[in-house]
Amino acid sequence: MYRDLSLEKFMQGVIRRNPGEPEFHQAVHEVAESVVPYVIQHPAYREAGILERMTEPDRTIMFRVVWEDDAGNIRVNRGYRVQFNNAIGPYKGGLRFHPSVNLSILKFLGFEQTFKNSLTTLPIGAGKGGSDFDPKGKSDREVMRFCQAFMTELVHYIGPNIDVPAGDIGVGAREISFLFGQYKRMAREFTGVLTGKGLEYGGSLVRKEATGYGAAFFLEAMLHHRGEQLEGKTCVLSGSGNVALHCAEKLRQLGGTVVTLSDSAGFVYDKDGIDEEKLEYIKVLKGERRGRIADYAERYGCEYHAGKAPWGVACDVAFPCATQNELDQQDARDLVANGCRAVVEGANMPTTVEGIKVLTGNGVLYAPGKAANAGGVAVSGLEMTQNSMRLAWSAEELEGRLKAIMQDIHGKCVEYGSGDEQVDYVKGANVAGFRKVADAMLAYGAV
Ligand SMILES: NC(=O)C1=CN([C@@H]2O[C@H](COP(=O)(O)OP(=O)(O)OC[C@H]3O[C@@H](n4cnc5c(N)ncnc54)[C@H](OP(=O)(O)O)[C@@H]3O)[C@@H](O)[C@H]2O)C=CC1
Ligand SMILES: O=C(O)CCC(=O)C(=O)O
Repeated sequence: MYRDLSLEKFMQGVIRRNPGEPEFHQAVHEVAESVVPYVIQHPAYREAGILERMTEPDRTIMFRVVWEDDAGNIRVNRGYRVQFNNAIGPYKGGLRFHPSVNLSILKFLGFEQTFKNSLTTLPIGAGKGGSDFDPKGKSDREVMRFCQAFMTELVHYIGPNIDVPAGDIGVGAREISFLFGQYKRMAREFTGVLTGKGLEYGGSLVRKEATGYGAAFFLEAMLHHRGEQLEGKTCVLSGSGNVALHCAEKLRQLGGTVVTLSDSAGFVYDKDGIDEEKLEYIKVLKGERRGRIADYAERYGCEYHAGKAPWGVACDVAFPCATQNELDQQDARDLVANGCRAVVEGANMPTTVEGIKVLTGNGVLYAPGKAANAGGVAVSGLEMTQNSMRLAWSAEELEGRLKAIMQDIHGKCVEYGSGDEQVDYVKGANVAGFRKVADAMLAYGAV
């Protein structure tokens, strides 16, 4: 049946079965470009239709979320959980609360998560979920009521050995606390059903830092592989959320200079570098006061560019850490023209297909999100381990494990992505991530 597998035919099938889902098509195409040739060389995968099975979620759950706002109005949102693949462990992946959330976006994220979680070496499957609810501009009590209503339905589908959600865009410590509280109430058990929990109730040290720190460690590994150092490098970052701020923090600790951060309204350019004190200011500004990055420019007297992304700023390394498709072909050309030598994705699929071609075609080192931002879910996996053992590791232990996992992922990218010239990190991450899941699925037989 699958003997005549080709990239073109495979993608035609994916597009036919998933109409109107451009982000999902994009994510699958990026993987299929490197994995289809590998599958063709390995008939066991081809004959068992493994790639076709991996592009179909195990199940997709959609539900109504009804909650009451502070003015007493009844509000209705849509909730989702895409349980993508549990071949190597319980479904695992974040929840995103953002008005743009739809099935295409959650399926692309769940699909990416399959490969990412496999790369971590931990026993975690893949899922993603969320809602088109927008926490921006809502009071804490409104967010609480929404989270409780959301969990009232989700509770039926998750569990510590079934599906373990976590945060993503719009879901941070506040939301995870409300969600966990409601799960505990409804399930009548205290169990590690979410990760990114508060330290007082089963959370792990280093989880909140892990995605950003991990991306910085990944850059360090890429540079070391080429005999270069991170010290002295100028770094341009987008975003000012969980990933961007902790990535900036670790880059600074490793000797880099971070000169930009952004939000959906614009970016700040601080030529002097964003130091520790300034980072603390932004953590409070964004995480507690829920303010805008423009306030930073006012406070520190630096440039603010409304409505723009930071990719025109000269740098050695760029870290897109905000959202999907935020770095396009022209942005990639600007980065190349200004001397950028590496792009490391803190966000999921932030670079467009055309953007990636410009970067790799010009010899820029390009680390895809499924490898570079895997540190977050890796420490989530370690949070699950600690919950199961009912103990808590130290920050040193966890940061050491995180660094080792990122170095291991880098090693796998080199192993599977080495070509004639520089390492093809896309191919390396895709093929290495595919193999483990595919072998588990083969072992289970055709079900
Ligand atoms: N949290 C985690 O552990 C992990 C996250 N990721 C990925 O990293 C990225 C960022 O997530 P995270 O930091 O957790 O999310 P946060 O909600 O903490 O921060 C998101 C940041 O991105 C900005 N942003 C969101 N949407 C847009 C947009 N459409 N255009 C421009 N800027 C935008 C936000 O600005 P504003 O405040 O204006 O909305 C904010 O600064 C996402 O792609 C996520 O999937 C990947 C691995 C793990
Ligand atoms: O920690 C997790 O489970 C989720 C992390 C996540 O959503 C991601 O890696 O994109």
